[in-house]
Amino acid sequence: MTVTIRTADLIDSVADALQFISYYHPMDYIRALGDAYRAEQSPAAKDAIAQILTNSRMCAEGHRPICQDTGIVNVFVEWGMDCVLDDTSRSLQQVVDEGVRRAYLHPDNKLRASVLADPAFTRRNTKDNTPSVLHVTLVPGSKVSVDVAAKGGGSENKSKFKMMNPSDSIVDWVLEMLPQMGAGWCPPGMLGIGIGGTAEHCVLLAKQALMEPIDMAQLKLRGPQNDIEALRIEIFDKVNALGIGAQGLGGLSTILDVKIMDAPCHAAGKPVAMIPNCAATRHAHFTLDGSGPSYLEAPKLDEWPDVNWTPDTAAKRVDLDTLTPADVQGWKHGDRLLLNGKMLTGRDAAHKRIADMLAKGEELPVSFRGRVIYYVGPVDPVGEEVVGPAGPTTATRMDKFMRMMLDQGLLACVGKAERGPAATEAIKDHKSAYLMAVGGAAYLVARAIKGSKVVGFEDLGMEAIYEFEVADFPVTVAVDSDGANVHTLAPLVWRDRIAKEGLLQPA
Ligand SMILES: O=C(O)C[C@H](O)C(=O)O
Repeated sequence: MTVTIRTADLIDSVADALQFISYYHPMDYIRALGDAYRAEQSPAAKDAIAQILTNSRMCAEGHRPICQDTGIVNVFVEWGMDCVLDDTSRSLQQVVDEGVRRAYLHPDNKLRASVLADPAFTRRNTKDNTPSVLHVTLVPGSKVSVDVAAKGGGSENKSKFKMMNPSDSIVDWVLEMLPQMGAGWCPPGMLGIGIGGTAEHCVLLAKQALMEPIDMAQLKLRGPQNDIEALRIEIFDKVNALGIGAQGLGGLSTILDVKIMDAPCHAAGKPVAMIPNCAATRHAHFTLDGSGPSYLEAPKLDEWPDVNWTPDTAAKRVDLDTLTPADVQGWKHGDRLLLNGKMLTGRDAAHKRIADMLAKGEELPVSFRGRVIYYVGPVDPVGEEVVGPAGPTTATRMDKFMRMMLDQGLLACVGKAERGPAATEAIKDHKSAYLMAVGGAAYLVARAIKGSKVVGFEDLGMEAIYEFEVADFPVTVAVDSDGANVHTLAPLVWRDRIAKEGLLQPA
């Protein structure tokens, strides 16, 4: 019997799911992160997890995005072959994208448009976050089953793929990749691993694996029942033993689960792909059977762990409006600071344009002399907000511009994740500093932003240069003026402690 699926129902369901996942973490993630918080012994990592948990609850209450990066939409559809759409004038891609458009332009909870067309050249923002990345499989049956995810750019950037030789070790490869992935993927999160198939199939399996719920604690409790489950546990324990920790600050929880999907492959090889999912884990599942749209049920707020992060009262207050090079040189790696006053913003597109303008001898729209820059692309404000969620973006991508910006007189910068050797060297040479805010705590962090105006490159949208006025904006000194780098030092300390003291996340 043919089942008619109304196009309007599919659009409504996609839009509802995307709004839902923008502010509700999946409860399996919150439970696992709560366990990780209780087990964590590294103070810096515990503080980062506390910020992520507090932020998550605030977003659930306020219906605002858990991260300023509201992702690129991935949709997996299993279309039952008894089903037909009532309106055949649009492709399924167009119908799904209409749901994406409605979700991202929702006036009460506007999400960030992060998708750029013409990626190799003009990189034009499509302004409504379309198109989505759609995968469709035809299956027997009379239902349409949909997985919707909004995947953050920082974690997607750390995806890895290798055509292995049949005898190569998957565990060795994962352990080689993890330290190279740094903290830009905002751990603690999940690893999705695809094994087998062909090159493109393997990567798809890794992404699909991330749609599964976190159940490592249950798996460990009952014990593995097949080789894949044993491999998941082995990778989970060995990755966490690396000591990378939340936000790369050193600690016990780097990953909360490992999900593996496999498919038969050619005798000549063993394709392997790995895609991490960040702290802003966002995915939901719904089915349509012709009876109407599917709306997801809100979780109960009392299911969040009772963690209420507040700024560290022992942290040093910094006045950005009177900041001097001597002040910056007084900061030591690991110091907690609360920033007050005005700072500029800028991320990938602004840095590229600054470099192009300087090369042509053109005057910049704003002077960076004596200023601090925050690497961020905020969500637009709604209602009374000054700015929407505005957590840090990955500073590592700005490494290639670090010396150029310091030559402009920049005093310090704020972002997330590690800095590479060249940027660390430039920071040391200029007696500057790199400060780290927590990725995945964007709504919480935005509470510290009291004023916001665009001061340059307005056409770049969220990538424009803003001037933020902040009050007690929480950061940690991640690279100090001597070049001491927290992201290099701390994981080594925790790897050692885990090995010597047998510490491990208890999942
Ligand atoms: O785009 C952003 O705001 C952040 C990005 O997801 C990142 O993690 O670097």
